[in-house]
Amino acid sequence: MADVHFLQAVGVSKTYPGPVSSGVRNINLDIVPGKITAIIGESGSGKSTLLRLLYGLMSPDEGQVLFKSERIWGPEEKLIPGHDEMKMVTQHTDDLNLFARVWDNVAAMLPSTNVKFKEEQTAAVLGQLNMMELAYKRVADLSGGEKQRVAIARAIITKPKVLFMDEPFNQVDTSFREGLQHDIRQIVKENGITVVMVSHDPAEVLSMADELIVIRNGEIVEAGAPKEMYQSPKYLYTAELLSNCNVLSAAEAALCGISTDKESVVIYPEWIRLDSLLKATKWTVDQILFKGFYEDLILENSGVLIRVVNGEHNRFKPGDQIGIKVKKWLEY
Ligand SMILES: Nc1ncnc2c1ncn2[C@@H]1O[C@H](COP(=O)(O)OP(=O)(O)OP(=O)(O)O)[C@@H](O)[C@H]1O
Repeated sequence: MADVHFLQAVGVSKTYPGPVSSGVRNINLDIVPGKITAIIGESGSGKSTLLRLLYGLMSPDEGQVLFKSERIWGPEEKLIPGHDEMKMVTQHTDDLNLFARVWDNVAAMLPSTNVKFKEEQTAAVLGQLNMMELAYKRVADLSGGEKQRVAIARAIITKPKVLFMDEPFNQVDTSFREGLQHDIRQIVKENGITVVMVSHDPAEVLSMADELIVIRNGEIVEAGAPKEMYQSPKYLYTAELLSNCNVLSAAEAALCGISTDKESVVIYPEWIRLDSLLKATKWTVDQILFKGFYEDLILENSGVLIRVVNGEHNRFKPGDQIGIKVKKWLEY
């Protein structure tokens, strides 16, 4: 929790009308200024609803959202919904001017009439996001991922106090994605922008976020630093959100040499050591999934399948018998 309240939700609930309980319930959180906070949760858990409540696009049924101790106004109280010191980028890019150039779309976000200042700022943001080669293209001619990058540049140039990002990179090529994530991290740190983001991509949240908030069925169940949460998630739900992990019953875990009285055992694929010489139980290589610089081996034993990361290509082939040693596991 932050010492000084910056952006805060106090007992916030929002229920949508309908037979099934949906929305968010009793949310209490303190967003740490200058940090990147990522909200993660399964589909329909309430991530976007929470972002919309924090930005003021929606009013809570109960509780309050406060920004620097002042209540955030809801859409019925403001002509233009959303807090003036905040910006939101979503996977939709509807507010771009399709027939104007990228440069003009970005520059238009600055209210200043000082032409030189506008030019300098626009060039700086497009440069920082490696987008100068797109500057003179019409937005209508851009790909979906390029449009998302323009939307991000438009938000960043205004230097908002808080930037909300709801799946902002989902159409951006993998090749650009990592660079873009790094650039955004750099820019927000340099400008002291606080980011609250929602993403389905574990690699993205783990590499970008300083803080993680886990939401399930509209409630916050866990919060903390990415590294610690990845290493020891409080819930199986969190482990499954953060890793493509092996989830085994106690009986299945016994095949890996693990004895437990708990219901489930979680083993991350990188926690399993492979050794053809090990005298441990033999597993059979069922499939080899090529992943580029590493491969995933799917191993089988008595009808149970587990996924293991292997960094040494061509070491094993389907049908090989190998021993495994589990270095670490989690019990739930
Ligand atoms: N306008 C609405 N009217 C009725 N129900 C809604 C509305 N918006 C969202 N919901 C419901 O509220 C729940 C939470 O939705 P929300 O979009 O916040 O989830 P999410 O975690 O962002 O999901 P996803 O990851 O799939 O985008 C879902 O069950 C959804 O169907």
